Amino acid sequence: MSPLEPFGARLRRAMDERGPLCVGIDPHASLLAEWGLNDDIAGLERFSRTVVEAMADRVAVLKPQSAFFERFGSRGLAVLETSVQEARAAGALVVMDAKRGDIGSTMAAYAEAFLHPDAPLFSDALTVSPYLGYGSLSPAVALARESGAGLFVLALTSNPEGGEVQHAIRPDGRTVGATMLAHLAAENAGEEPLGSFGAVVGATLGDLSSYDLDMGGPLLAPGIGAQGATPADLPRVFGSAVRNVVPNVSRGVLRHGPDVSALRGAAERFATEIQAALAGV
Ligand SMILES: O=C(O)c1cc(=O)[nH]c(=O)n1[C@@H]1O[C@H](COP(=O)(O)O)[C@@H](O)[C@H]1O
Repeated sequence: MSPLEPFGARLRRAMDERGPLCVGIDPHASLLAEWGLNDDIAGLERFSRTVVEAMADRVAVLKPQSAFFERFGSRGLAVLETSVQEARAAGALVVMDAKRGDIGSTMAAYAEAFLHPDAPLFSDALTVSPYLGYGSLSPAVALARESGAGLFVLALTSNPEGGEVQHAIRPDGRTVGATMLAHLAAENAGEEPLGSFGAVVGATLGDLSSYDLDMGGPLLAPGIGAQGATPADLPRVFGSAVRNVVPNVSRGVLRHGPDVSALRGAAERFATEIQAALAGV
């Protein structure tokens, strides 16, 4: 395997060159309908192709949500493969949002599916769930290191239900979410300019000053737009870690399609607001 430059370094450069915005590729059935497309494989293909065409040459990161493709079975996965490959060829980094989490050899197989350079769905990074225990992710950590890919570990998710697990206090007094961030800080130790092992931390969560978000890696921040957070919330939520934040917007951009220039306009408005919010930090 000839490894890529580590994901963290590639991401930092892309954020510097293109700004930090991550646009989601989330082909909800309702969005397909709003775009005048059928809820079928042709509609899925047109939707994804349009988002890639509109965004991949300008945003730092595209994040396809695997579930919306898996819904269509093997033909949906074929569309996902093409979307990932075309987005990467056009210069975007692809974070595969599949939220995988398993144990041992099964986790290793999930890692092979998304993080091995020869895999049809190879992506620059993968979202993973650590709730079978952080150590269960070690096959994915190892393969990501080998291939130059990255991970985004669900630490403090944007949904209100996440708190019952992630804010739970462990016997050592730390919350479960803080424990995940500490594991990631250890993975990223010494990595410059940015580690490859990121956390998912919702932009919807309000004041997170009790958490140490400076863990040396990127922070994927979903929740802007449809879930109610705004770019102006970012400095308050993330404090000094805000320069490592990759803010994700999915429906907030996608609802402007199918017109390519309208999609680009919406993404530019978010990018400008993000830039303004970060300017004073
Ligand atoms: O891992 C994710 O991307 C994710 C984590 C999280 O805590 N919350 C969250 O909304 N997401 C994803 O981020 C996207 C948010 O979409 P919008 O709410 O439409 O902007 C969806 O693809 C979600 O699955």
